[in-house]
Amino acid sequence: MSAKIQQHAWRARHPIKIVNFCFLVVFLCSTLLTWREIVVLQNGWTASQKNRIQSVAAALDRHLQYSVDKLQFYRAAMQHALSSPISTNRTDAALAQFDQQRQSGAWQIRLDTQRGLPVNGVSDDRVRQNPLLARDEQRLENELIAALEFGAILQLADPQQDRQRRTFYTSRAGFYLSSTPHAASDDIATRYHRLVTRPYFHSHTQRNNPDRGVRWTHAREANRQEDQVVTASLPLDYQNQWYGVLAMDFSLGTMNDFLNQAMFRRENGEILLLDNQFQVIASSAEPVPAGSVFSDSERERLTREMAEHNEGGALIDTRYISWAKLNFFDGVLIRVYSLKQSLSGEFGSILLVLGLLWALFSLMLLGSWYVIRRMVRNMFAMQETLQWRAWYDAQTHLFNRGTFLERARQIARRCQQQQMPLCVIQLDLDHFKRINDTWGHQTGDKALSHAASILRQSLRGDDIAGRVGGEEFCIVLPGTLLPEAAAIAERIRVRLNSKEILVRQNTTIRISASFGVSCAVQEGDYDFEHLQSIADRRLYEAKQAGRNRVSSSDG
Ligand SMILES: Nc1nc2c(ncn2[C@@H]2O[C@H](COP(=O)(O)OP(=O)(O)OP(=O)(O)O)[C@@H](O)[C@H]2O)c(=O)[nH]1
Repeated sequence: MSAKIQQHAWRARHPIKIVNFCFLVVFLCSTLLTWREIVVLQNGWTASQKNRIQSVAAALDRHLQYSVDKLQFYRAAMQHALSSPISTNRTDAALAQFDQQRQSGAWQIRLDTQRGLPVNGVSDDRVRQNPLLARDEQRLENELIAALEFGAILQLADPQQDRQRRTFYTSRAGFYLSSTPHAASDDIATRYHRLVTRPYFHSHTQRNNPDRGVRWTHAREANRQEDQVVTASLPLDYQNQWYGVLAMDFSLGTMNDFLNQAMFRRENGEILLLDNQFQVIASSAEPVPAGSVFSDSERERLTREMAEHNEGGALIDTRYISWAKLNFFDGVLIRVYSLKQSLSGEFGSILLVLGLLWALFSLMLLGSWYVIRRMVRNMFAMQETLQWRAWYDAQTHLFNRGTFLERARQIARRCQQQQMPLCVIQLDLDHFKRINDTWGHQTGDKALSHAASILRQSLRGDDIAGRVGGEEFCIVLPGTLLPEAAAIAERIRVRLNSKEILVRQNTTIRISASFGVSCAVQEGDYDFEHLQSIADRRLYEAKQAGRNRVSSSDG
């Protein structure tokens, strides 16, 4: 009996598991889908980051290339002037002027006050003090004339358009020429000293620049504001001799402006120009961050990544760094995007909407899962109740007549097949009508429930009992012989009769029943209906004999 109920309960639980499984699958699919969307979105975002930095790098490269081209043009002009020096009254006058002044601490000569820029120089002594400098008399005059000629060209340059702050030539022979001329009274010696001690100048020794190409330098430690520049420089060589350096200074302000203009309006993040030591040279942000914006470990990681790719991106802690190396600058352009910035931008808004949609969908899914689960559970509880009602008698909780007869027949068949004894006990409560009439139907019902509970307690594992009439019950006892069955019936009779039922306050009654017992072995027949009719006949005999007794034989 309990096995059946358990099996039924499992059937009831099984659909709940299916419901749980289905909802779990839907939840996982929606989560997976949202996650995929975020990944696609993120890929799109990182691609756009890389594209942005590449386009800025390309623009900066174009700009730098223009400056490099100009420097090369100036070098070609100087080399041409060195190869075929001109000699005019004015050049002769300028050289004579130089000869007069060369021993003085500082001097300035020019071809013409209207045309050409002045050449500024220091004394022979000063030149001798610096091992990088040399005033070779063989080359000196030609170089001075070439420099004066170059001054005429340089005067025509438009520094506004070129973005360079100034273009200049620093000679190893103790003089210089600049696109931003100054008066002769200014401190020429100090200026020249600064020019030849800056990193750009050193970078063009034979050892530092064996391929004699362009060098980009940044005077990071420069104390003076005007020395905070990025310098593009090119050595001037002629007939295997290093004459000096042609250079262009770009103020950091100009570089900052360039990067700032490269940013779209309302665009988050910042673009930084870093040197090869990862030190910030220029930035689109105000104020420009000083020094390095990366820790040592971050720098190491970026160096590793940049060694493999010229452009790319990497998520470093909470910052996304996209980079593009520059073709004409020994450094890298990077775009820094913090997590906060990315979340406050378009990407963050879409991400937020996606997250909210996922949360909303998950909540709705959870709600519908709860409702459907309850519905399924209720449905199965109802089905279980209906099933129970179809099998059992609601009042006594014993099998109802139909179920009992079906089960009893099955047991009888099984006993016959297995050659097992089988007994049937038929019992009927005595004078039940009187109980109803005297104490009312409720008391009658109570008496029925009481009798049924005693029956249930008296049964063994394989025995079954059912209510087969109003106050009539039947018990089937497989594997039981007649004397044993009669003893069981007697035990039930005694129990029934010995217990008092409370019908009113201070009033109890006792009930009794009459029993008829039949046995398949005695009758030589396993037909249940036949055995029941014999037990019924004996029950009638017990009633006739005075009730409250067991009859297990005829007559
Ligand atoms: N309270 C109650 N009474 C029932 C129920 N089913 C049948 N009865 C009553 O049981 C009584 C049976 O009466 P009888 O068949 O005359 O038998 P009896 O009064 O027990 O007399 P004997 O069987 O001869 O001892 C009837 O009055 C039925 O109405 C029930 O479910 N509840």
